[in-house]
Amino acid sequence: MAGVTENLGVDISSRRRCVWVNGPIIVGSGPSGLATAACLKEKGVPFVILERANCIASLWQRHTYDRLKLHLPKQFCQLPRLLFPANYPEYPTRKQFIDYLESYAKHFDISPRFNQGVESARFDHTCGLWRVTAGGDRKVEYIGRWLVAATGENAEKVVPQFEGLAEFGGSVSHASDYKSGQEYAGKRVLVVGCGNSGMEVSLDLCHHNAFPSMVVRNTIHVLPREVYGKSSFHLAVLLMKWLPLWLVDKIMLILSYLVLGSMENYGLRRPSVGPLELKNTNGRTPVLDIGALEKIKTGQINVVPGVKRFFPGKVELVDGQIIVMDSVILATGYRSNVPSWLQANDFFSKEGLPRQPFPNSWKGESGLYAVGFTKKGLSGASFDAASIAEDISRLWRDETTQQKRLGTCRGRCISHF
Ligand SMILES: Cc1cc2nc3c(=O)[nH]c(=O)nc-3n(C[C@H](O)[C@H](O)[C@H](O)COP(=O)(O)OP(=O)(O)OC[C@H]3O[C@@H](n4cnc5c(N)ncnc54)[C@H](O)[C@@H]3O)c2cc1C
Ligand SMILES: NC(=O)C1=CN([C@@H]2O[C@H](COP(=O)(O)OP(=O)(O)OC[C@H]3O[C@@H](n4cnc5c(N)ncnc54)[C@H](OP(=O)(O)O)[C@@H]3O)[C@@H](O)[C@H]2O)C=CC1
Ligand SMILES: O=C(O)C(=O)Cc1c[nH]c2ccccc12
Repeated sequence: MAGVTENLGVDISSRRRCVWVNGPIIVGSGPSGLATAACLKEKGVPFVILERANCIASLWQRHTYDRLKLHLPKQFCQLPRLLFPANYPEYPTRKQFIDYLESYAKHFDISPRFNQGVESARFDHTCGLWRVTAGGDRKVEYIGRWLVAATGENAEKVVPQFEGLAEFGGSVSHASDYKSGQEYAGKRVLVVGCGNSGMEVSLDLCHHNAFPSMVVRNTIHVLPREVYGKSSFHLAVLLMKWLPLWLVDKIMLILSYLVLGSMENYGLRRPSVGPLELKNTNGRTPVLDIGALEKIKTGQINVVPGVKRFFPGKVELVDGQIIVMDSVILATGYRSNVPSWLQANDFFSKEGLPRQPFPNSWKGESGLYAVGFTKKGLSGASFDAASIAEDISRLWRDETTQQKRLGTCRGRCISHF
């Protein structure tokens, strides 16, 4: 079930190789692409996965730090059709999650094409096919009936521009390149951003005897990862079966107060909208605290307001304070890169997320699909993957039956290009 026919055509103008794909072209081999591929495999549908990196799950393998653990319990993070090994802890480590993904790919015999960064994908209305250009110096054009965007909500780092940062002089990096606090021992580090990355990087810096100051410019929800030994995420999921969202939010906030105490005294103000409602409407993930709040309370993490500008070796904050710093870590988040490669398409917004919210965000027009853009983490990706495979397998079977009946193969048409 190779699913591809190589060299069927060569585009004379650019001399790029054309590859016919008898099934969907999946862009990205993170958890979303792998989950979709596994569901398709199970249904006997061939596919090709194009991956820009030289490994699967590059976000997890290359851009996460050593001490990272999943922050949702394992049952919310496993992919369809293959459970985590039974001996995995409640919150698997980064290494365990990567091992699981590697064995997942092996189990379903999924072999992505590596170093195939997709630069452009467009629907050719003349022949009703997707034309996807990928690769580095030697471009390849993949042509097929269906396109699955699986490049993720975290495809590119967000790097805000700050006045004077170029003259700062100390090390400046993004949280996606942070591995451990070891190299920061004894250093004053400005961590810009207080999402889960900013909080966990600041905590890790404390563990390595660095002195983090964390920039909090806005309101923020912090929930304990666990309430009296039970995952607060799991608790919220259970409560949502019976209670309206606003009431679940109220309960979560009361429980947070009981477990964490008031945050206001430490420079952390809560938004007026509840944590789950904010996640649903705006995609902002609440911080699931694994110890940073305690370090904030003891002053080991110094909470500071927004950044005004940088000077050599210093930062000026919006309240006028100027503080000396050795290093800056930008924990300023990520964005989708779909708008940079998907041509002329209004299924995705200019931010690169489907305009339709969950659960209707997985299917577009003309054979376009999106997996893992639900703002619902890995469980959202698993949902999309199953829906997409179901839909494509039905269409693929119809098309294959029709081709057999007519004795034609759509792939042949590309030799005319
Ligand atoms: C630090 C961190 C921790 C997280 N922890 C959790 C958690 O505990 N639980 C949870 O549910 N979610 C978590 N998330 C959310 C996260 O989005 C998912 O875990 C998951 O990685 C999403 O999978 P994905 O395949 O959609 O995207 P990704 O994992 O980002 O994979 C996308 C793949 O597409 C490739 N790609 C991108 N652009 C192109 C292109 N143009 N051409 C070809 N390939 C391309 C990338 O190289 C990458 O391999 C976390 C996110 C981060 C950043
Ligand atoms: N253990 C785990 O499982 C972990 C999971 N994650 C997940 O990874 C994803 C990404 O998280 P994260 O990397 O934290 O990104 P987020 O987008 O969640 O957070 C970005 C942070 O940067 C701040 N920020 C952005 N620009 C500026 C600026 N110019 N000045 C000051 N602050 C700024 C934002 O503030 P503002 O709100 O004001 O815009 C926000 O606090 C999330 O889904 C998260 O849950 C991350 C780490 C660990
Ligand atoms: O870790 C993430 O970013 C996730 O998106 C996982 C997630 C999905 N729904 C949530 C609600 C509260 C906290 C995390 C998540």
